[in-house]
Amino acid sequence: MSIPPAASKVVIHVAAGIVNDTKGRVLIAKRPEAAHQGGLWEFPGGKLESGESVEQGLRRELAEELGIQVCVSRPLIRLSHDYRDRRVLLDIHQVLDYQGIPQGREGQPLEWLTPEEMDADRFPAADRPVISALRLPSRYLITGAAPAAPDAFLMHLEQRLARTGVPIVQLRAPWLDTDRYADLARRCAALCRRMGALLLVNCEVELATRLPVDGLHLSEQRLLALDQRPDLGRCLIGASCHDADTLARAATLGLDYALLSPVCPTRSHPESEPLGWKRFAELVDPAPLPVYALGGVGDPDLQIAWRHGAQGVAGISGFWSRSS
Ligand SMILES: Nc1nc2c([nH]c(=O)n2[C@@H]2O[C@H](COP(=O)(O)OP(=O)(O)OP(=O)(O)O)[C@@H](O)[C@H]2O)c(=O)[nH]1
Repeated sequence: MSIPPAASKVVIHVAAGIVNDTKGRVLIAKRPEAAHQGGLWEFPGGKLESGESVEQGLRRELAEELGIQVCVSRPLIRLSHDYRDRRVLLDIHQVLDYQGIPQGREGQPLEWLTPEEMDADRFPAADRPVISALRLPSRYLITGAAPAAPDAFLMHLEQRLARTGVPIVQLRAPWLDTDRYADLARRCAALCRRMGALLLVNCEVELATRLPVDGLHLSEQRLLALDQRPDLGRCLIGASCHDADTLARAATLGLDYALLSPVCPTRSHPESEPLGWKRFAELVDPAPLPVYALGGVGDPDLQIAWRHGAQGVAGISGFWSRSS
């Protein structure tokens, strides 16, 4: 039987929910062997019925499958995936409040796992970016201009982490030469570990392999120079993107996230034309990876960012300056 080309396939619109327990673990369910992607584990949910909104479908599916009542949810990530035999559009929502105790009401086995425990090979292929989204926080700090002396820089970083509680930091210091950057990165890594935050470096891939850090952030230029995902073990890898082509490139390389900028006018890049939220959403919608909004945004923009498909907000001015 020949497989129809993707464009002619019906798109199956699915709502699925991220349900947490009090320890922050996520509920997953095993798909029946005979179903599409049978035997794999999924985030509970199912196909929308005609005329249903995503929220309505999510409430109905989680009541039917788990016996819980969803009270509050928010969008986490939206993905389109082509399985050759069908195309699915997954609207994954984070359930923020629910009533009841989840049970496998259709006889499906359930498990609670932390995002770090999830093995992407046990889930349908479309779910890979969902697992990345679960491992990443909503707020992302980028270091900015700071006192030149490393001690003062570290003290500032410690204060910002304590004040904002942001759990992920990108060390951006393009004005430092390689040796100075490497020294600072080692000291920042120790500080971040002590403060319970992840440290990503923004440097050449080769240098990142020699540093004790949690991930690598690629500039757009470094992203475009790569033809495959750098081999950095379990490290997170993300990239700066400014348009649809670079977002597609980041997704093709299997990166864990992208930063898309500038969304709003920003003091750090006054020459750049802002995208605005409408264009941001248009660019994020087809991108199959978590995308942070960057540029003139901070904590107060989190809700609007989620409504426009973002993983969350990233910023220099929003989190690094003393006023934030
Ligand atoms: N619920 C859910 N479906 C997923 C996930 N990932 C993924 O690719 N899918 C796909 O989305 C589609 C969901 O359809 P479904 O068969 O579960 O829908 P349903 O609960 O309404 O079932 P039904 O058709 O038996 O009534 C399937 O093609 C499934 O493979 C996921 O994490 N959760």
